[in-house]
Amino acid sequence: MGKLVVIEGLDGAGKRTLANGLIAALEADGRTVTSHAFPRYGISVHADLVRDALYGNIGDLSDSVYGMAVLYALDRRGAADEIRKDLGEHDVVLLDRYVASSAAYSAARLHQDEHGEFVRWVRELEVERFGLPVPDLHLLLRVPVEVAAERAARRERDDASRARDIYESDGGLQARCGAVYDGLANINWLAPWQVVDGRSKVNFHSLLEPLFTP
Ligand SMILES: Nc1ncnc2c1ncn2[C@@H]1O[C@H](COP(=O)(O)OP(=O)(O)OP(=O)(O)O)[C@@H](O)[C@H]1O
Ligand SMILES: Cc1cn([C@H]2C[C@H](O)[C@@H](COP(=O)(O)O)O2)c(=O)[nH]c1=O
Repeated sequence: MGKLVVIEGLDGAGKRTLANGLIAALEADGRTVTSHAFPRYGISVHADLVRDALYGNIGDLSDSVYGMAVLYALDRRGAADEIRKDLGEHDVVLLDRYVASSAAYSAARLHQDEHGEFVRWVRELEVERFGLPVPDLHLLLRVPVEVAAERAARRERDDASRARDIYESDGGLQARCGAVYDGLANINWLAPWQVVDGRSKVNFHSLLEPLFTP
């Protein structure tokens, strides 16, 4: 059975870059790996509705924290069978964002913390009710909010199709979200968390080795 590894962090933290580095290192070490990024834009109708809402194209939908969280959750529910199949066929299934993204962003939007009502609710919905696979490890790619914002802005300049959405444009939300992520990591919410300093050089080869050491 493969290991389910989730990368979490703020918008622009460098999650996709970390995922690419980890995939290359795992493959160089002879391990098989497959990956998914949530929301699954272009694959899931729920993810595409999320994107429309994040750019203000579905009226007041984005105002509803729970409404948005249900869309993110339905996207993941639609991927659950594929993730289970992938875990049977690969050493590592790497996810760029998962249930903890909903926990962190939605709790931050509601000015709650890792012990709040929303974090309890999203676990009940996605893990207990929908039966989503539980991660073996979360990697929290931690960077200061200003660094994440600068990277997101640079990416927006480099790629016109990556204009910042309403969450990415809200500095207060990103700051609160970073605090909720720290809290989730502190209590090892749902599964173990490992914090990765996104400003330092990452040793991709050693990061996941503990998962394979008996
Ligand atoms: N360690 C790093 N040092 C400097 N720049 C970086 C680093 N990691 C990523 N970047 C740059 O920051 C920008 C954002 O990176 P990336 O797309 O990997 O972030 P992300 O966390 O996946 O973003 P999002 O969640 O918003 O999609 C890119 O321009 C990328 O090249
Ligand atoms: C999966 C997921 C994401 N979010 C938030 C995080 C981002 O601000 C946006 C879009 O994600 P992307 O990585 O920038 O494409 O949505 C969330 O609140 N809940 C989730 O489950």
